[in-house]
Amino acid sequence: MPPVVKTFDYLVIGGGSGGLASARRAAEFGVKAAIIEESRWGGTCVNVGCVPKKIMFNTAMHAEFIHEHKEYGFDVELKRFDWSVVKKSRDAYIKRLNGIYESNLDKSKVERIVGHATFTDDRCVEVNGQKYSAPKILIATGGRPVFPNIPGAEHGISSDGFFELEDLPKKVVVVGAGYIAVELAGIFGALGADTSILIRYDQVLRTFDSMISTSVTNNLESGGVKVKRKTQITSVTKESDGSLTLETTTGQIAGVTCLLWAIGRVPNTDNLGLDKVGVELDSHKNILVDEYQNTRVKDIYALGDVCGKALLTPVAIAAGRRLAHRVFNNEPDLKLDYSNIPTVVFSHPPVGTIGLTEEEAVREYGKEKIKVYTANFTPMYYAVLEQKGKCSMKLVCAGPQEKVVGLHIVGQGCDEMLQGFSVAIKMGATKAQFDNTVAIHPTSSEELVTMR
Ligand SMILES: Cc1cc2nc3c(=O)[nH]c(=O)nc-3n(C[C@H](O)[C@H](O)[C@H](O)COP(=O)(O)OP(=O)(O)OC[C@H]3O[C@@H](n4cnc5c(N)ncnc54)[C@H](O)[C@@H]3O)c2cc1C
Ligand SMILES: NC(=O)C1=CN([C@@H]2O[C@H](COP(=O)(O)OP(=O)(O)OC[C@H]3O[C@@H](n4cnc5c(N)ncnc54)[C@H](OP(=O)(O)O)[C@@H]3O)[C@@H](O)[C@H]2O)C=CC1
Ligand SMILES: N[C@@H](CCC(=O)N[C@@H](CSSC[C@H](NC(=O)CC[C@H](N)C(=O)O)C(=O)NCC(=O)O)C(=O)NCC(=O)O)C(=O)O
Repeated sequence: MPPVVKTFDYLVIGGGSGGLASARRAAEFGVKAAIIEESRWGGTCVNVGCVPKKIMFNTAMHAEFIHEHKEYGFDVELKRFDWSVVKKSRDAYIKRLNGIYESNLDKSKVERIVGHATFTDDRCVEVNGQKYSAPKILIATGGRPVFPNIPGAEHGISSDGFFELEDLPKKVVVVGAGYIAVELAGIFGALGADTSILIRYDQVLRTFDSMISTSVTNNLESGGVKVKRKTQITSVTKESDGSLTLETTTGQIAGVTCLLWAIGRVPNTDNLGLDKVGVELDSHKNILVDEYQNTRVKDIYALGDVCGKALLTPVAIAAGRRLAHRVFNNEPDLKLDYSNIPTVVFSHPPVGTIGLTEEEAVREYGKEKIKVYTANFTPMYYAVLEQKGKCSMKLVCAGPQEKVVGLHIVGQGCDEMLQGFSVAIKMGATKAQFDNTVAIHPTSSEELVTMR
């Protein structure tokens, strides 16, 4: 007979980026921790997010490079692309990662509990009829994709479905204007699918600096993706041949073989019994937390996507580790600073961004206190190519010291360029300090320290 209630020091709900990182760090401090997961270990990032997405981004990069091999003197021709080859090895890699996460938990002596967790009236957590309790509980249940409420929406897939596709679809429509829509439309387009992206306004990534939204929208178009502006789908019909017909506010689109919704995500806060313990939600059902990841209930914490702020793996990991230090290692002031979080969109070419957009900086400091530096150039990679790619960069500086409060870059290699610059920005670097750094030539990143 199992005990009526099994007790731990720390109970974590959700075996994704934030939950895993927090449970394992807590265990390092000698805490008896357990983690509950209802699906695959690793959560969104490992199974249906960053990791398989990056593999598909890399796949698309190969397609792009192959087109350019000839002008670099290689006698190479793209004969055929077989999606199933990379799908198979990608799935195998992720399965391996699932196993690595299991064994990492075992090595850290974090107990693994498999099943759906719900709170009970007596502040326990129930999984498959067994009750667990702990003085400290973390909710890190992440989120899931949204489907719109229109007739036939169920004939489309979400990013989760993208990772189940067995073949490259012939005619794709991606709906949305955020990270996922831009990244997946770019991958489909680069791999040769007839791809359209349907957006509600004029540009994608509207909340980014205007230089970024303009460049990425243009790059999608020059990469062969059709950008259908001010367009919304009103209904979807599945035809007898399996194809989809979309009625939209700007006309009909027929013969679609893959419709992908990428219109945002919602937190996993339903079916958790949060009302039984009094954990409060905001109007979007995100868990309300303070800057220390405390919910409104003492000793119940929440972090990562379920809180709806900066939905990024390193954010969930960093918040989870800091929480473990604060609660279990007597570091009472430790918390994640949510300002100046660097982020990359794996578009083609990629975007890197940190800090304030020019528009935000003007609002915050006033136009007269802002100085903006820009560069727009053709990276040397394209020197011998007929079709030239561009790289655009912007530094947003504030005050008499010209503190760099925003850095926005889009172009080949910008994904790998951002991390180092984000250290400087986090340290409060000024434009003069950027300029005082000797450039590395010939690289795209040298432009960031030679701007005038
Ligand atoms: C397509 C895509 C691409 C992305 N690419 C990037 C990227 O390149 N870089 C980046 O930084 N971020 C990226 N993200 C975002 C990143 O994946 C998330 O921010 C991150 O996974 C959030 O971690 P988390 O711990 O909050 O939640 P999750 O990783 O979602 O983990 C939550 C876990 O909780 C489990 N769970 C939920 N409810 C229960 C319950 N009641 N009982 C038991 N278990 C439960 C879920 O099964 C899940 O495994 C991407 C996301 C998507 C969808
Ligand atoms: N590289 C990375 O780090 C990645 C990170 N992520 C994370 O996951 C989060 C979720 O990604 P994603 O799902 O793309 O969500 P986002 O919130 O980034 O973007 C969704 C966009 O879709 C548009 N939209 C919303 N509703 C509708 C609708 N009904 N019809 C058409 N368009 C609509 C909106 O743009 P508009 O208002 O302009 O119409 C909205 O900004 C991201 O915010 C990011 O934090 C995801 C992928 C990659
Ligand atoms: N930055 C490297 C990543 C290398 C890496 O971390 N690979 C992982 C897969 S991404 S696994 C997805 C994600 N990892 C990360 O975000 C990397 C974490 C960074 N190194 C850190 O310590 O913060 C995550 O959700 N982490 C939660 C956690 O670890 O607690 C791996 O192979 N792991 C096997 C192993 O370690 O043996 C790259 O992009 O190549």
